[in-house]
Formats: sequence, C-alpha cells, structure tokens
Amino acid sequence: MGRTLYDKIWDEHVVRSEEDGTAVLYIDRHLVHEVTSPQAFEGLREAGRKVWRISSVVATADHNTPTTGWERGYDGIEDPISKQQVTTLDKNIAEFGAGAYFPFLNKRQGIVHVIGPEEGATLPGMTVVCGDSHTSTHGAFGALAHGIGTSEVEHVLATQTLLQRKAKNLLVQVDGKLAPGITAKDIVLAIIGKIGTAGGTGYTIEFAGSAIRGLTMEGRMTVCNMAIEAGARAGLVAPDETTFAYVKGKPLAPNGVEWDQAVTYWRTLFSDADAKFDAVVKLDASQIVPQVTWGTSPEMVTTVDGRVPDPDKEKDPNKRNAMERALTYMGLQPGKPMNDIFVDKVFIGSCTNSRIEDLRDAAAVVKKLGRKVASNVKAALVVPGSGVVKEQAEREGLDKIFQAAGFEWREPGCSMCLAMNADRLEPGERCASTSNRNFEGRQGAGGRTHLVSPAMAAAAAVHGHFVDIRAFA
Ligand SMILES: CC(C)[C@H](C(=O)O)[C@@H](O)C(=O)O
Ligand code: SF4
Repeated sequence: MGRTLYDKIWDEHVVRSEEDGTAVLYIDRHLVHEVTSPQAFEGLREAGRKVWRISSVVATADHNTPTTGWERGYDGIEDPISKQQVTTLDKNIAEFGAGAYFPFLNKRQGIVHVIGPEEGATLPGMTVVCGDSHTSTHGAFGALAHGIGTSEVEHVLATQTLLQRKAKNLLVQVDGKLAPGITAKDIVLAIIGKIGTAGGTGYTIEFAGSAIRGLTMEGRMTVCNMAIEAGARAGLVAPDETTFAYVKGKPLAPNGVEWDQAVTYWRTLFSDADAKFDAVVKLDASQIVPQVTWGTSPEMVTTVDGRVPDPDKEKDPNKRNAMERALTYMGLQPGKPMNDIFVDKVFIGSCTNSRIEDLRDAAAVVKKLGRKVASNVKAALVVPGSGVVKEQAEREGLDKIFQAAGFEWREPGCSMCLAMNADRLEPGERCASTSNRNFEGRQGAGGRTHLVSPAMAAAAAVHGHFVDIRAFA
C-alpha cells in the first residue's frame, strides 16, 4: 500500500519500535533557543554528558532579545531575567558547542524558525526538533518537525533521538485560486476556523492542493507555523521545485554532487497516490476572505466583512460560555462590524509573518494607501524575523516606506508576539497582530490581540481600524 509523506519520513528515521507503539526516532536537526535550553544543558552538565552530534545543533537567542538599543550591547537588555537567559545560552554554547550559533547582536541572529530555513539548516526529509511549539513551521520544507519540551531537549542533545508515538495522517487540501490580497495567513486562519484548534489533535497534517502548491516558501511556512494552533504537532508540505529553489545556495545546504544526490532523494518525498489518510478536509481557496480573529483563540475567527458573533446564537453551552468570556476580555459587543474595530497598536512580525515577503506585502499596502499611521494608533512596529531579512528589506527600501509612514523599524526577535521582552501591550490595548496566538495576556497582561495577515495589519495601521484589503489589492 502507498505511504503518505509523513509515513515515509517517519519510516526513514525509526531506530527502534516498541510493541506499544512508541518509537525511537533519529533527529537530524536540533534548533535551540534561550528559553527552553538552560535546564537541558544543566542536566547534561550534572550527568557529565556531552552533546551527541554537535553539528546538528543550530542555536540563537530570540524570545528575550530587545528590538531597540542594540548600540548599547548587552546593556540594552533591561530585564535582568531576560539578560540572564541570553548570557546563559552564550555560556552553554561556548561549553557544549554547536554547528552554528547566532547570538544576540549577530547579523544573522533572528527568530529560530526564521533562521533555520534561511541558513539551510532545515532541509526536506529531515527530522527537525526545537524546544518550541512553532517548530511545525519547518514542515513547509517537507521536514518532519516537532516542538518538544525541555526534558526532551536534553534527551535529544544527549542521544540524538526522540521517543515518539506515530500520529495519524490528516490531509488538508486547499484547491482553487486565491482572490487578490488573500495570503497564506488567511488560508491557515480559515482552516483553523473550519476545523477548530483541536481539529488536528493526534494528527500530522499534510497541506496539499493547488493553492498550497502555488504558495512561496514563505507562505508555506506561515501555514505550517500555525499547524500547532490547529492542534497538530507537525504540519507538512511536500517539497517541490519551489522548495529546491529556495534551499539552493543557503549556507548549510548541500552543494555539488551532494546537492544532486539530495534533490534526487527529495523528489521521492510525496504522498503516494494510493496512500491512506485517516481524515481529509477540503477548502475552496477562491472562497477565502481576509480573516480577523475576534476572540481569545485562533479558532475564534471571522471575515473582515463579517461581524462579531453573538453567543446567544450558539447552542453548545460550553462554546457559548467561552464566547461570552472572550468577548468580555476583548471588550467587544456581538454584532459589531469587524471593520469598525479600532486598534491601539499594530505588530508586524513573529515567526508566522516576519519574512521578506510578509514585509513586502505590508509595505506595498502602506505605499498604495499613501497614508500615515492613524492618529489613534499609538505604535506600529515592524520587526523583521532575522538580521538577514532586515538587511534584505533595507536593500529594497522597505524600511524607508515604513518609517516615512510613521511605523517603527526594529531589530529582529520575537518582540511583541509574546510578553517576554520589552515590547508588549498595556492592559486594555487592542492590537492588530501578524503573530499566531491571541490568548488572554499573550501580548501583555490585559492586552487584546486580533490575528491578521501582514497586509491587513498594515491597512489597519494607516486606517486606525480593520479594513477589507480586497478593496485596493
Ligand atoms: C517560549 C516557547 C517555549 C514558546 C513555544 O513553545 O511556543 C513560545 O515560542 C510561544 O510561541 O509561545
Ligand atoms: S515569534 Fe512568537 S510564536 Fe514564534 S517562536 Fe517567538 S514567541 Fe514563539
């Protein structure tokens, strides 16, 4: 019988299977950041163990790094705990080693899920892990990428393997042509709106169909990034010419004869025509409208031309309660048109949407509208995902477009995606954000997050409220 892409990568990496279904998987790439690695390195130290395969480790500091004040060096990290996390990673890498390390202030530093692919550290067919739930991002390359916990980080460092149970196969098939202005972010929010945040629980999702094929690598990464918000630990897109073109020439990618051999293998990485999926979900891309979340979970999402839903119309009492609570937290009334929601801050960044294409999308909207950030918007941040993205954007003059319109052009990092550094929302502040999570307090205690695409965030910044970008896309 045919195998799915997931089955193929899984089979290729099983070192040993137990009768109860657990398997020992070999791990090819281990991405490391400062939040989930300190105890893992400490564990190795205490046990007197070394890292099994140093070259597999690619590390960076991203969650706790500030996005301003880099000229002050480490003194620019105001918060002592943040500073300690960043310097602890420096020390651990100095002691244990890494295949590549991009520390704070390094030109190639950035969000771990942006720099992995950018450095060619993420390749098709690999098993990739990181102590971070959004490791699913790397599945865009046809790599089996799992987020893991700190104790598993230690286990992988020490043994190069991970204990896993095989998930079921879910195919999410998105066919058809997207309307102008509709992006990968809208696709994935629409998927989550349809299947819910538990829809992918217990599955590895393969995203397929002509609309997924038509996405760039940046777009595919946006989709796979949010597979975890759909409940799946891993998302996949089969590698193809778009993938190979992106990977070719990246610093850690194979070259010469090894490149040819790699591509020959990568071309075998697809789900066979007779492969069996445990579940299939289909979406028509042409029907997807710009998405905006209204609540405190990514599944609480609607279209920009829609209205805040009414809990009274929900029959399921649990759902009704969750909706009521979300609306209270978000300070929204049922029935309010989404495009009447005014925002206090705008955040364009995060491992979902901080790559060059995302910044181009946002800048294009700013340029087209020819307006400045609206007076009710206290701050509009543009935070490139890495130093490499930042440099590329500056070469293209995107920084000038943003700055001329009143946006702040920042240094790379996780920034306002989560309140672990200086960038955050104040209680009650409402934000149009290109990130991936909108639960209570995510961007700062009492902060209110609306998840949108970069183009939608840029349009909200200059209008001061959500607008349907299809009107000028
Ligand atoms: C800090 C880290 C462990 C966390 C994650 O696992 O995803 C963070 O990146 C997030 O997005 O919430
Ligand atoms: S950008 Fe946000 S979602 Fe991504 S790794 Fe950083 S904190 Fe997590």
